[in-house]
Parts: sequence; C-alpha cells; structure tokens
Amino acid sequence: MKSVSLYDTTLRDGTQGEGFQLSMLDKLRIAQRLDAFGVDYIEGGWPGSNPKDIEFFQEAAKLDLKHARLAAFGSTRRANVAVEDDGQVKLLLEANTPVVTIFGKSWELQVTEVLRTTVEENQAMIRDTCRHLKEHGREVVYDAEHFFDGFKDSPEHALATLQAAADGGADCVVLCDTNGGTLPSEVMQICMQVKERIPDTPFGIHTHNDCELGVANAIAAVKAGGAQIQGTINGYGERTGNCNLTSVIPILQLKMGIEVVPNLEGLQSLSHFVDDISNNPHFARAPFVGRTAFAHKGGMHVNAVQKLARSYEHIEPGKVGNSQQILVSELSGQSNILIKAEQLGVPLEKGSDEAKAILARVKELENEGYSFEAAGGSLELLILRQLERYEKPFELKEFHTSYRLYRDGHQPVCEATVKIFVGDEAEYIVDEGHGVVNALDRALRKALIRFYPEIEEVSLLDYKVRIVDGHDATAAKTRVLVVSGDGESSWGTVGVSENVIEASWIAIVDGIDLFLQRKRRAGQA
Ligand SMILES: CC(=O)SCCNC(=O)CCNC(=O)[C@H](O)C(C)(C)COP(=O)(O)OP(=O)(O)OC[C@H]1O[C@@H](n2cnc3c(N)ncnc32)[C@H](O)[C@@H]1OP(=O)(O)O
Ligand SMILES: CC(=O)C(=O)O
Repeated sequence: MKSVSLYDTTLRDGTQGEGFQLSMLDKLRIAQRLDAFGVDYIEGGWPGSNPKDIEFFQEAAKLDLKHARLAAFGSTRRANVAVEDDGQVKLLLEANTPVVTIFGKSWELQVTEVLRTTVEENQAMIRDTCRHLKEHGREVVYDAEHFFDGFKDSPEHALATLQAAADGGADCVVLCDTNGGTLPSEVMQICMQVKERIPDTPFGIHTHNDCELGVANAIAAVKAGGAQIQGTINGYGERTGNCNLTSVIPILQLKMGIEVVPNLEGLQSLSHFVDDISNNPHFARAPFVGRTAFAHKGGMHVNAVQKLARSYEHIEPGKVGNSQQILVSELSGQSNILIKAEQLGVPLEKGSDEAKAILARVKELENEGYSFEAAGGSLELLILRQLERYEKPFELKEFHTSYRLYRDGHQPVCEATVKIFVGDEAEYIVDEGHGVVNALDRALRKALIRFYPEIEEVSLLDYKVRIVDGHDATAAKTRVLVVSGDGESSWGTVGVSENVIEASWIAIVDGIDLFLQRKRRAGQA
C-alpha cells in the first residue's frame, strides 16, 4: 500500500477555474488517462450541481477503470434538514461511486456568517452525513473547508469539526487551505497537531495556489505525516488554481522516494493531454513538464551540460518524459553552435573559424532584432550558408504588393506580384490573397511551382508579428515569425525589417528555402 495516495480533482475543482471547461466526453477521456497513469482517486464532479455531472457518473460506471476509485463530490446535508431528506446527499448516493467526498465548515466564521447556523448543528451536519454515507457502504473522504484559517481562529473549534467527521466514520479527513493564504511552516505545525489530536483517522491535504505555495504546502503536509494529496493536473482550479499534481508527483517520487505512480515518464504527455483537451495553451515554464523546463540558453550553462548534464539539471528530463533543449541566441557561446551543427550533420570544431563566424553572425543578427530561439529553420540556413553548404534556389528580382479598398461596398482586393529568376529563367506572377502577406505567399509559390513542384507539400502554419523596439511608433522594427510545415515536421523562420511586408517576405522565403535545402541534402545523402 502506498504511504501517500493521489487524489485528482481536475474534473471538479479544476473546472472551477476560469477558462477550464470540459464536456462530459472530455471528462471521461481525462478519467481514463488519469487511471492509466496510476492516480488513486478521481473526483469526477458534483452530481448535485448540474446534469452533466450526473451523466458523467452514469457513463463513468462503464469505464472499467483498472486502478483509480471514482469519487462523487458534494456538501454535508443542509442545516436543519434530516440527512435522509437532503436532495443533494441523495444525488451523491445515486452517483453510485465507491467513494464520496463531502466538504464541511471548519471555520466558526463560516458557520455563523455563511451557513447561518450554530456550531453544534454544523458538527451534526458533518457527523450525520459521514455516518449516512458509511451506512451506504461508501469510502468517505471529508474535506475540511477553510481548515487552516479555522484552526488559526480557534483550534478547538476546527479540531471538533474533524472529530465530528471521524466520529461519523470518515476514512480520511482532508485539511483544506481553501483561500490559499497559509504558509508551509504553518501547514506543517498545524498538521502535526491534527495527527496528535485525531490519531486514528488518516489526514490528507487540499491546497490552493493563491500565494504560489500550493505545492510547497502539500509537501509540508506529507512531511508532517499526510496520507493523501488532492490536486489537479497543471494546477487548474478556482482563482489561481490548485496544488499542481504535475509538480507534486515528481517531487514525491524523485526527491522524497515516495512511489506514487508506476510510469512517471508519462507525466509530460498527460500534462499536454489535459491542456489540449481543455483547449488551453501549454505553460512553457511549468516545472518538470514545461517546454523550457530543461532548456539551456546561456553559453556557460550549455558548455557545462554538455560535459555533465546534472551540472545545470536537477533531474534527468527523461524521467518525467521531457527532454533537454539547447537554445541559440546572443547569449550563446560556441558550445551552443557546435551542438546545433552536430544535429544538422555538419560537425564543427571548437575554436574553428566557421564556429566563430556563425556565432558572430548570430550575435550581429540578434542585435538587429532577430531571435533564433523559435526560429530553428533560420538558424539552420544561417549555418548552411556560412559553411557554404547552401545553394540558392532562386533569385528575387522584385516584388510589389497593393491593397485596394472600394467605397462602394466591393470586397477589398489584396494583390502581389513577384518576379524571380531560377538560373537564367524568369517567372513573373501576380496573385490575390486575404491580406497582402497571404497574396505575397501565394504569388511566390505560384512562381516557384514550375521549378520546384515539391513545394506543394509546404504550408504556412503560423504567422506572428512583434514590434522589436517600440519607440519609433509605426516606423519601428518588426520581427515576423513564420512556422511552415510539410505534414511530417514543422520549422520556424524569422524576418526583421522596419517594413512588416519585407520582414514577412524574409521569413516566408526562408521557410520555403529551408524546405528545398533539406530536400536537396536528403537527395545527396
Ligand atoms: C471550496 C469549494 O470548492 S466547495 C465547492 C464549490 N463548488 C461549487 O459551488 C460549484 C457547484 N455549485 C453549484 O452548482 C451550486 O452552488 C449548488 C447547486 C451546489 C447550490 O446552488 P443553490 O442551492 O442555488 O445555492 P447557492 O449556490 O446560491 O448557495 C450555496 C448554499 O449552500 C450552503 N452551503 C455552503 N456550504 C455548505 C456546506 N458545507 N454544507 C451545507 N450547505 C452548505 C450555503 O449556506 C448556501 O445556502 P443558503 O443560501 O441557504 O445559506
Ligand atoms: C473543498 C475544496 O475544494 C476547498 O476547500 O478548497
């Protein structure tokens, strides 16, 4: 048996966070992934809240979960209502889950001001509801809402509410830092007192991230003997979110030697899955699972990690399914360039003229406003050009763009003409587009297709414009970042100019040029 169980509330408390909505089918898919990953409890929702959650539990019963136990969430019975007659408690039982989690009030202020009842009735509500659910054969988790605030206000009152849950037969009492304002030292101290005063019922922890201490507080509780951690994948949840399980899990497993999941390597992919399914962007700087969690940019760091990865990495990235990234920028040393060149199959010597020239060119261009971090394609071209492993596929003679807006209600027209040379042959093409950049992209492709039919495979996936230096207002330098793809891979290219059309042109041309260079080099290999 595990010494600490993982209780996931992504499907309940996670959905209380702004911008995190899940359909019933999304919830089912996430539940399956959580089960496969080895989470012990999955809180699916609150049946007393909405029809979607009622339906979820009906469908989830058919899931054939291999490991996790499903929990339905709700509150204690209402004040002055018999527990058998409480509609919300009935729905909790009708959800037919092996586990039911109920929350109740620990803070006297909440009892008198929010519930507007007496301390005695509140304790009866907790005790009766736990007992009733136990009598119906459920494993009962009792979430002590506002426990730490309640304890700081009156330890005796807060402990008496826990005792009421224990008397009602709760299997675990979970201390909640509902407002997220408690410090790890306080959590530790209070948890130790709970352990001493209620020794026969295991305690767990449920924290919120309002002081960015959700994870630290959960770890402090485990240090004090906590047996369950409640949290969400990627920390989604009410306000600033809940304790982030994608951080807690590797901390427990890799730093504290507490085995909680069988395949930690699946962590990053689980994190991306939940982002994707909820249509949220991935948080690049997320510890352990973020894209940049093991990305090295400073030249000195890159030099060191090449010699010894753990010189700047606190764990092996592969242990959580992540990988080391090396970035090239104005902060690079030759080591960054050497690694990139090696990856391109053109190894370079440290101290060689080529390595020095490439590094100098990167620094010069970054000073002009280029950024190679997200433009690996442009960096690849820069290296090939410097090493004379590059054949120019075409020469631009001229391009022209126009945008015509009619006052009589006609659709505006965006037009581009492009004149290029491939060897001695000229091609002069005009095309229209949704905007001038689109027209330019279309005209260029049309002009090239006769010479390079393979460019049919390339499409433009993303286009971003950023002002490099804002002080020149509309004459400021712009950086355009383009992502192109061929269905198998994608690559970023960058262009910089005071003119956004020219910056776009540079980035688009590099995107197509790189594709042609790669094809040519693959053909030679
Ligand atoms: C800390 C947490 O995250 S707890 C979970 C919070 N999550 C949610 O609220 C999401 C789901 N909630 C809902 O769908 C709705 O709020 C419902 C269906 C549960 C309740 O809706 P309504 O009956 O319209 O009540 P409303 O939301 O306005 O007010 C909550 C009521 O619950 C009572 N209540 C609050 N906590 C408890 C408790 N632990 N035990 C019993 N009653 C409680 C409040 O006193 C209030 O009743 P009152 O107005 O008679 O005093
Ligand atoms: C129960 C719960 O979600 C909280 O107290 O934060």
